[in-house]
Amino acid sequence: MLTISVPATSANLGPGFDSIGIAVDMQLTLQVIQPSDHWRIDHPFGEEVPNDEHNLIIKTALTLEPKLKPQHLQMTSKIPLARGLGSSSTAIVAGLVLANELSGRQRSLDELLAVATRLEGHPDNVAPAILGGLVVATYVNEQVHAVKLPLPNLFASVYVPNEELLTSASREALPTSLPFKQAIAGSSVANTLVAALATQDWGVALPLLEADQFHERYRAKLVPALATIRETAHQLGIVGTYLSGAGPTVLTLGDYGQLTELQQKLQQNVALSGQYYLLPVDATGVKVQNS
Ligand SMILES: Nc1ncnc2c1ncn2[C@@H]1O[C@H](COP(=O)(O)OP(=O)(O)O)[C@@H](O)[C@H]1O
Ligand SMILES: N[C@@H](CCOP(=O)(O)O)C(=O)O
Repeated sequence: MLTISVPATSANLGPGFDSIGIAVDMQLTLQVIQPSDHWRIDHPFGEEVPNDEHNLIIKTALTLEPKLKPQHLQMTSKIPLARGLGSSSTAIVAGLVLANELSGRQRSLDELLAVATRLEGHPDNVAPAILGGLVVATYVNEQVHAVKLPLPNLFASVYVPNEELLTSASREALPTSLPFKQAIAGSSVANTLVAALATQDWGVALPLLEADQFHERYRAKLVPALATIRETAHQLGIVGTYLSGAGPTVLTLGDYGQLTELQQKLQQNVALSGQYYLLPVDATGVKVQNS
């Protein structure tokens, strides 16, 4: 049986808007049960997500390989939809890898990354979903360049609010242009963050996760939990909190013990009644198993 698993991803890491992302150990798993006379996918998401060829996984597979024979598929996933943990990217990556495997074509991960980025529009979720770990990537003039940085020995405290926020809706809150001075400041923060992540200089990197100039200030009104969690973390001496992807999930990177303490404190706040996860980084990215 063919089994494909794809990790959730947290994009942006503050200043790395549309270009930095990290894979975390929360998986979508797709299994091919058997050939069928029509496409069908069983999944836990109810009516919100189609279970025929309109499903994003199947649609993506057919975009890559239009002549694929229909299959009965089963998907399990702990990754919440429209919460800023890259669920749409995991579906796109799962669909591309499914098409690659079923067709017997041997496309490289780089080729799949190029298609996935074109479909998603930005590489910051699909690149770590495919490659694992911490990835910096750019998509300009339809060219993707992705660099995997050394694996951070950090954990992620993940707060997932109960309400969905579609990435498209959260992008509507963004301005159409930035003042030159603000763009230069944003770029200098992002550049220095990348240097600090590459050299694992956490004393520099963790505060810079909180110094974004590109998107968080415009989205903050949609996600009041961001300011609350950042403030609570600061009271405990913890820095490294940012809006995960387009939100509404709020993520803090850091040491396991400190993050445990943070979550205990956050759980006392009735305004923060969503789900909590304390996750390691996923080092591997998409995995394929044939058994
Ligand atoms: N596993 C999945 N199977 C099918 N469709 C999915 C899956 N995961 C996400 N989607 C689609 O992607 C949408 C969420 O995408 P998006 O707004 O980009 O949020 P996210 O931050 O979770 O990526 C869902 O509402 C659903 O339509
Ligand atoms: N850079 C994008 C990332 C969207 O990630 P998602 O997990 O919310 O889909 C953005 O910030 O819009």
